[in-house]
Amino acid sequence: MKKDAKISNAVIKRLPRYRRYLKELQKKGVDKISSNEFSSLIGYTASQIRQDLNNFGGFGQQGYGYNVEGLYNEISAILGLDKEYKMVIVGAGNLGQAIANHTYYYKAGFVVCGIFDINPRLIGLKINDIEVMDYETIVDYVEQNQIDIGIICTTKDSAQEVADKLCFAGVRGLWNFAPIDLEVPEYVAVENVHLSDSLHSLAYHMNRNYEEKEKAAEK
Ligand SMILES: NC(=O)c1ccc[n+]([C@@H]2O[C@H](COP(=O)([O-])OP(=O)(O)OC[C@H]3O[C@@H](n4cnc5c(N)ncnc54)[C@H](O)[C@@H]3O)[C@@H](O)[C@H]2O)c1
Repeated sequence: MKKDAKISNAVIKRLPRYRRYLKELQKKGVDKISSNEFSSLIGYTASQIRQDLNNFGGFGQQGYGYNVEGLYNEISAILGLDKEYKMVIVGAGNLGQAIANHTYYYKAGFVVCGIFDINPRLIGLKINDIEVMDYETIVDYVEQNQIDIGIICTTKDSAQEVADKLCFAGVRGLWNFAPIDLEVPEYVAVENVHLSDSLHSLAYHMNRNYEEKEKAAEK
């Protein structure tokens, strides 16, 4: 990777998709792929692919293309997916429980170590074999277990206070599902996941497609 290079968020957002397709190619036993072939598969232009990967030093060879396994490993390393991350879930309601039960993350190196809630009726319950602990104890737990990521699944009103506590206790990343923009120290990364935003852009694209179809029919 080029040293000190500031990579745009748009490029970073495309990397997991590259990685996913490379994994599929590996499963099919494909060793190498040209940027043109990769382009028709993934739907980005070949020049976009070259530009994106050049941010990290290229990895392609003129006349050969990309080594599928090599590129997969490089992208995994760039994304930091060659390590394991310890996570806690805060809020053991509908969403917190769904995330705790979704074991795909575990296989990918993201391990849920603890779940916390303030509701006495939930404390002590086991979700996917992980006991729900009292939120009062979260700072000690995060410090002692060197937790990397906090997953915020509480109500909107509690989310900032939960984020403050998690940052104080030493997490380096927050995966935030509450519909609020969090204020955090500069060294803490936040990824907001808002399913409704995604649904709203779906509505926009559906309506735009429909309008275009209507206009084409009028011609
Ligand atoms: N991002 C998305 O796409 C998406 C989708 C669904 C829900 N949500 C949001 O996720 C959050 C959780 O939704 P849900 O349906 O699971 O709600 P829920 O009411 O079922 O669960 C929230 C849980 O948080 C706990 N809680 C509240 N304050 C807390 C605190 N300070 N510390 C620890 N636990 C605390 C509650 O006791 C409750 O168990 C909400 O903010 C909701 O708006 C986001």
